[in-house]
Amino acid sequence: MGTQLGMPAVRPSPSTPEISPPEAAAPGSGSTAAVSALPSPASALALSPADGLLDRHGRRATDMRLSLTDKCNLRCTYCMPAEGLNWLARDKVLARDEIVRLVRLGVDRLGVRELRLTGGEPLVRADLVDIVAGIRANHPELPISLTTNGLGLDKKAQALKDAGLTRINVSLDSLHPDTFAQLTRRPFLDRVLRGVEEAARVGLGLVKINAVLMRGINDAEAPDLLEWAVSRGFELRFIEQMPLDADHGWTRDGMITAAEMRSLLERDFVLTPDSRERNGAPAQRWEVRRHADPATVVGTVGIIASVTEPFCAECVRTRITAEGKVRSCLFSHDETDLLALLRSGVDDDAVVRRWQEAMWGKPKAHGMGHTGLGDSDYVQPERTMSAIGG
Ligand SMILES: Nc1nc2c(ncn2[C@@H]2O[C@H](COP(=O)(O)OP(=O)(O)OP(=O)(O)O)[C@@H](O)[C@H]2O)c(=O)[nH]1
Ligand SMILES: C[S@@+](CC[C@H](N)C(=O)[O-])C[C@H]1O[C@@H](n2cnc3c(N)ncnc32)[C@H](O)[C@@H]1O
Ligand code: SF4
Ligand code: SF4
Repeated sequence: MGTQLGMPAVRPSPSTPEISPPEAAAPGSGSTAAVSALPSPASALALSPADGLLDRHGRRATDMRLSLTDKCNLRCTYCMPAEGLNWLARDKVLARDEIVRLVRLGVDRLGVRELRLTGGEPLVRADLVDIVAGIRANHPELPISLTTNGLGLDKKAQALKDAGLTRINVSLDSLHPDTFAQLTRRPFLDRVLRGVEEAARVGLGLVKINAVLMRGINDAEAPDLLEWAVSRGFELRFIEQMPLDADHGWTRDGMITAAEMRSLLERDFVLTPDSRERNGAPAQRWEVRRHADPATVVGTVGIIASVTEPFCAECVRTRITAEGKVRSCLFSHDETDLLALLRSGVDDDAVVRRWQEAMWGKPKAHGMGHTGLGDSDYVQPERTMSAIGG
């Protein structure tokens, strides 16, 4: 990875003697010692503009994940309650121009190098194409990707491509209509498949497919999903279920682990580690070969093992919710309101400063001082995945 804005490579912390050196957990290392004392406000004040979105553990966020809405037209069991949530009023959600400004500050002032638009379901926003076009006008080279459930994508894919969207990830947990409906509580499999095909046709590729594997529901389908994806040139990623559901139904023993995923896939395929740099990405990639033809790589599969093989030590993400709040970690319990600041009429410097301070306080891992989703001291955030922005 190169650097931007003349920033130095990641260094431990701003030069404040009271700050301890970086101590992020090694990936897959399980629990680690608790974080030492939180920095005083004076420590965060030592940040300079060139520090970008540096945190007190020595990581610098360059990957901005922006939620466009909390609304969704599916009700995936691992994400939303059946009855939906109390949707935010329109004036509580970032408007197009506010989004464009935040991205501009992230990219031009804070070293953001890639942008993901997510939700809720971003395609339910009527001004989505206009948002993408507004961002693209300021940043001709920025990779802009979208994570979506694919509903309505068949009608919007071309316009999104024309507006400057780079790539798309579509969530699809099953190719069986009944299983799809059981997981999403909606009978819309055909519509999602139409969306995926259209995204590929218009060139919103490499299309990636996200599948959360749920025990006894779609886990046995894993090899068939992979066969479907590789035969179409899509990159499938299997995701470990995380404790972010509204129903608090997650259990450590109930989830399908990355190790189980690999052994499920070995029924039909040989997996070997992909040698490409991971660069802080959640997915660990594997090359895929069929048993029948072990000499030929037919595609790549990703495994996103947030629970059993966490990657927090390499985390490069900063999140903004649909209400314009910074969440330094997916599992944070703190949020920093940038929208109120934007609407109070402050200048760019003040917004940049607040964003930096929010990221400086990023927890070490999983919203706390060590990795361990589901550990006795893990506290599930109040927001569900859809309301955070997955
Ligand atoms: N623990 C953890 N999991 C994450 C984080 N970001 C994404 N994920 C998981 O990764 C899944 C896929 O996220 P995507 O929105 O497709 O993004 P991505 O994998 O970063 O995307 P690409 O850059 O296209 O590979 C999400 O559903 C989450 O389960 C994160 O910051 N922390
Ligand atoms: C919250 S959704 C938002 C974007 C869009 N609605 C979609 O489904 O792609 C983003 C991703 O989060 C994943 N996700 C939701 N809840 C999850 C959970 N509890 N554990 C792991 N991944 C989850 C979904 O599978 C999806 O790939
Ligand atoms: S995972 Fe995406 S599509 Fe499913 S309920 Fe959550 S926000 Fe909606
Ligand atoms: S759980 Fe938090 S620290 Fe870990 S990878 Fe996700 S956002 Fe980063």
